[in-house]
Amino acid sequence: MAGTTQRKREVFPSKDELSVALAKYTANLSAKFCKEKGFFTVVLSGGGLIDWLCKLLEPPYIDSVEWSKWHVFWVDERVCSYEDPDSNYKLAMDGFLSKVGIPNENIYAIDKHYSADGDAENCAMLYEECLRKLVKQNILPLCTYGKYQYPQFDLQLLGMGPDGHMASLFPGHPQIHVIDKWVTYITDSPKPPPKRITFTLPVINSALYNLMAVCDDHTEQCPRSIAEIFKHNNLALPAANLTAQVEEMWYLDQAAASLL
Ligand SMILES: O=C1O[C@H](COP(=O)(O)O)[C@@H](O)[C@H](O)[C@H]1O
Repeated sequence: MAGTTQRKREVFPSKDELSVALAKYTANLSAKFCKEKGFFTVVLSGGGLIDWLCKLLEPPYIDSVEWSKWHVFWVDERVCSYEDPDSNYKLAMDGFLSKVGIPNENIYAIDKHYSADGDAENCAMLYEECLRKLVKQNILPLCTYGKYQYPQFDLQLLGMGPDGHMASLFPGHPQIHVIDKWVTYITDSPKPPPKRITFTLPVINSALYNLMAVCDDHTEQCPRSIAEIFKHNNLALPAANLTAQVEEMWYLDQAAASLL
């Protein structure tokens, strides 16, 4: 997969300092893209990330960010109802999106009915269709890789699981190799719940800016995965395959970076 950027990283003494930097990075890019083209396309993940975005809900950002110009997507989603505590949509709505003024029509969630029915294949198909419509409406430009074209987002805010997974691309599972689709699905995820949809790797890597935030909660595996990625570029870990079109930035807390 073509990569155009150098992997960059910053290590923060604590989650709190990482959150401050994450808010600043996101707000700066929001201001840049809103000024340049009138809107900002942002992709969220689930997990700890939503919690770490909390500083955006405080001054100065809560008042200065042009929330009405945001378009929000998910890099992966669990195939379950919107009310299920496993839902990445619910996590982001409850912890972040319901507290800022993003128009409902700019929040692009997984299909409500197929997800409640547990139909991962149709959820993936419909999410890809949604992205294709936004390409036609000039909200998402296309990025060409080899013989395929992929939608291009301004910023993706990503997280990594201790096993090195990103989005719902898991080590040893075939979804990481899918290049002829924008959104694919998994029905046997090693991390519950088993049914999920996920952007494919080339879509993830087509983004202009990719920020990967990793904080470790005293797992032994997370710092080992970070060391595998930064010291050995071990591509068996899906997160090691991350790149971006303008900037690939990793924000690590001290615990996650402890083996570097
Ligand atoms: O299952 C998922 O895991 C990853 C990492 O989450 P974390 O809890 O280790 O922070 C997350 O980025 C992804 O969106 C989510 O579906």
